[in-house]
Amino acid sequence: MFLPLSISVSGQQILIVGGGKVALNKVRRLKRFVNNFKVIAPEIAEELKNMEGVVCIERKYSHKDLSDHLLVYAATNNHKLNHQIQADAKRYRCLVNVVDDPGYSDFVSPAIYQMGEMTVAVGSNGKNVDASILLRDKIKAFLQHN
Ligand SMILES: C[C@@]1(CC(=O)O)C2=NC(=C\c3[nH]c(c(CCC(=O)O)c3CC(=O)O)Cc3[nH]c(c(CC(=O)O)c3CCC(=O)O)/C=C3\N/C(=C\2)[C@@H](CCC(=O)O)[C@]3(C)CC(=O)O)/[C@H]1CCC(=O)O
Ligand SMILES: NC(=O)c1ccc[n+]([C@@H]2O[C@H](COP(=O)([O-])OP(=O)(O)OC[C@H]3O[C@@H](n4cnc5c(N)ncnc54)[C@H](O)[C@@H]3O)[C@@H](O)[C@H]2O)c1
Repeated sequence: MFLPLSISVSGQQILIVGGGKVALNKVRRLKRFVNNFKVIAPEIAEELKNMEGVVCIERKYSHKDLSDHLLVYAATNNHKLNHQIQADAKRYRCLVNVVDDPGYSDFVSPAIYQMGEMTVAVGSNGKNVDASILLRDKIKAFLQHN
């Protein structure tokens, strides 16, 4: 089970291991709330390299990269490595989202609609992201027309 929480990210740097399509999409959405990221991967998407607030390091992951990060996204295309990152994170007291294995994640992200200080966040306990997006879009349309 996942507990819906709102976590303070003031002064935090978010670590993303992997710099491909999924990493880029995660950073784009997270940018609504945070503007301090470190991306580590041998190959990093050009768009990520050009983003303000994103420090890019072009090399393979090492467990030491986890140091001083509360939130980590294991977003490589290597399933085994993504699991290893989650296991390493126990020692460093980080929370990890494993992008290809919700059941192995410490946290998952809801589908969000923001209106100023108000946030609508829809989740499916990590089970059905399409249903979360659909319900978020319905709520958004309702709120925009009422
Ligand atoms: C809501 C949102 C928030 C966010 O990510 O910030 C989010 N996914 C978004 C987008 C998105 N997700 C996917 C595509 C590609 C679609 C395609 O290609 O067709 C896109 C589109 C895109 O990226 O643009 C596919 C996908 N997603 C997951 C898997 C793995 C799996 O289910 O096993 C696969 C299949 C991989 C595969 O099979 O290859 C897993 C997760 N995705 C979740 C959240 C968590 C569940 C939340 C819940 O409880 O419902 C969870 C469990 C973990 C997590 O990632 O936190 C964001 C909404 C954007 C918006 O706001 O509109
Ligand atoms: N959670 C989600 O929303 C979601 C959505 C779609 C796909 N996925 C899953 O996400 C995974 C990644 O997909 P993608 O499209 O971003 O892949 P991609 O091929 O575009 O990118 C993979 C990245 O992993 C990096 N990488 C590989 N080995 C590494 C290492 N040792 N250390 C650090 N980085 C390393 C590569 O350099 C590259 O930057 C896939 O397994 C896919 O199934 C998740």
